[in-house]
Amino acid sequence: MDYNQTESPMTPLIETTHLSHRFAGQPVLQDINLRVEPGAIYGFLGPNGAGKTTTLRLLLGLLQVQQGEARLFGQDIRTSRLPILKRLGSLIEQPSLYGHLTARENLEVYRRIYGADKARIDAVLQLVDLAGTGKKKAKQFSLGMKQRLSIAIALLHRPELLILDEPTNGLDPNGIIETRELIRRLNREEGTTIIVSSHILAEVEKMASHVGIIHKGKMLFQGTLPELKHMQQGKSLLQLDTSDNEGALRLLQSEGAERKNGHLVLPFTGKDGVGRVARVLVQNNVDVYLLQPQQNDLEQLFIDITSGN
Ligand SMILES: Nc1ncnc2c1ncn2[C@@H]1O[C@H](COP(=O)(O)OP(=O)(O)OP(=O)(O)O)[C@@H](O)[C@H]1O
Repeated sequence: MDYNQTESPMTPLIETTHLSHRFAGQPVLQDINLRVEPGAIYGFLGPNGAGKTTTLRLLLGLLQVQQGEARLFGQDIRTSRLPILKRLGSLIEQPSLYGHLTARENLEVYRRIYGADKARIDAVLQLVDLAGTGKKKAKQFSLGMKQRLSIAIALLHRPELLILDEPTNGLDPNGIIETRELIRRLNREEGTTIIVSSHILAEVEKMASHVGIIHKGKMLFQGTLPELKHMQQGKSLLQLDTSDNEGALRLLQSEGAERKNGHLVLPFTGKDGVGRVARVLVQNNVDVYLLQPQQNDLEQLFIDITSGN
């Protein structure tokens, strides 16, 4: 009996516990507890240098785990690297594409290495929307097409889990949309669980079911996208401009008014709160020029979460 084999339908496909990592003594990951459930599109979000690539490299066994644990499919990457790798596909460093070969020929090369069946080539070409590229050589492909061909290669052996490191980096807006659509399609149609890193929240927001936010090697948030949005709602602000902002600040102190980025703001508590604020100001002869909920989008929340840490 292999006690390393602890998979059940509830087992997360990825689970790290207290994963930490140092480069030359410098901590770059601290106590990362990442959890990716089957069926998820997990957006692994963080500014440049946050530690995303390092985490993904540890998951793939490309870096040796120094501290903590990384389990995929319930198995420890240190002791079960090969069986784990057989079940996942990844795009972390660009695979070598053969520029003088077509998409199909490139796939044929890798199909032989992976031992996948021939019919799979047509299936992945369809999946990544490169079936119509015919005799066109890979070197003539746009960056987005090359990226999709790389993903097609990662899909040849029908992985249950796909690990993508910043797959839209360097792509033009069209390429970004195509890659995003592909990720969603794979998840929907093939049931592939996907972890995709990015430093752009707006992008993650458009495709992820779950989000992990990492900053300076620490996980600052992990949860579903609705949970993240809920957090953002709690942080909504009401922006205010009046004929006497100093006076308004004094009058609304009990409402939590403050100056933020040059604006007068206070916590947005709904319609009743707006009415109350307007009444207080007007009753004290302060003219109201502007009273509006700030478009405090997720991007702002991301900045809030990752600032001051
Ligand atoms: N091989 C290495 N040797 C030393 N330091 C490294 C090495 N690889 C990464 N680092 C450092 O570790 C930190 C995390 O880097 P990492 O590449 O994991 O971040 P990231 O979130 O993927 O950012 P990016 O999007 O810029 O790649 C950075 O400070 C980086 O300089």
